[in-house]
Amino acid sequence: MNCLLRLERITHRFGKVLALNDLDLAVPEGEIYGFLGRNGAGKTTTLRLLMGLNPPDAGRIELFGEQVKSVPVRLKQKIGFVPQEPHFYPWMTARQLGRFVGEFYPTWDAQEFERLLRRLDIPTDRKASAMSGGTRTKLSLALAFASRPPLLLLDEPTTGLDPVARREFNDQLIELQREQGTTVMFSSHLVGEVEQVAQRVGIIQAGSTRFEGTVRSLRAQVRRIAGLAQPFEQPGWERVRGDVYRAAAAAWEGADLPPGAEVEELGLEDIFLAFARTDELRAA
Ligand SMILES: Nc1ncnc2c1ncn2[C@@H]1O[C@H](COP(=O)(O)OP(=O)(O)OP(=O)(O)O)[C@@H](O)[C@H]1O
Repeated sequence: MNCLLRLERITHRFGKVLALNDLDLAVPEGEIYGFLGRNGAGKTTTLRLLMGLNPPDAGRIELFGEQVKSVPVRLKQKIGFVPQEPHFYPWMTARQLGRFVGEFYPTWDAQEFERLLRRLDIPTDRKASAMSGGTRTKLSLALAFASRPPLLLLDEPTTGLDPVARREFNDQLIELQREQGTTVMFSSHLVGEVEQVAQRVGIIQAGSTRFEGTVRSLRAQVRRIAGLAQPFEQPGWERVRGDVYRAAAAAWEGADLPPGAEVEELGLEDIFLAFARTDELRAA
């Protein structure tokens, strides 16, 4: 697996808050990587680190095959970013914003930007202040893809969009990613959308990676006990019935299945809940 980005044992503190705690992740080239975590798990801190805004306290960053302590400007120019809430100069139109942003990127493709505006149905001469939230988010995507970045980071880009606009945005992201062959890291706390867009997921919890792999391999590893032929009392398997999440998490921990157990696959949402529940139990 050829990875465009690798983080190893990254630690980042804000004063006493340990935001990233030995975080490891690897993003394969040319794929969409879903970066999934609850509020406060450390997603934004990780993405800001990749934008060169939060240099890590410890750990190793490998980006585009280079090992760096923090991300220098020449590498930042190869990274596109779509934030949670785009901030544009409100008096600028989409076209003016294109000219403005284009100045920062040596690889800016003005023709591609015009094509993206048409493709995403963004009015070229309307001021940003008069655009809907959905249009502003699409404009952010057009601005990011117009510099043809090899790596695109999106930080919970669909927050605030209704389900139709969210689906439309994600479909357009998938199409553009395929056209340009971009490597994408897409952060979200919405399991359904990560399942829709990503081939590979990283689940981050309290600043550490809890799981990383394909959606398929995650499903194969974490299962729910649907039925049991006989009672089963062993560590990690207390209350198999009536407490699905503890059972699912026990399956994840690699425990052998009890004799006669019937298993069923879980959706990504249940797996995510299972991880959250197990970690709460461990912390209690
Ligand atoms: N500037 C800061 N000062 C102090 N603590 C911070 C700062 N930024 C983030 N944190 C803390 O670091 C941890 C990780 O926050 P982060 O914003 O990276 O999480 P997140 O996964 O992006 O959450 P969300 O989904 O809510 O955006 C949290 O405990 C947060 O309170």
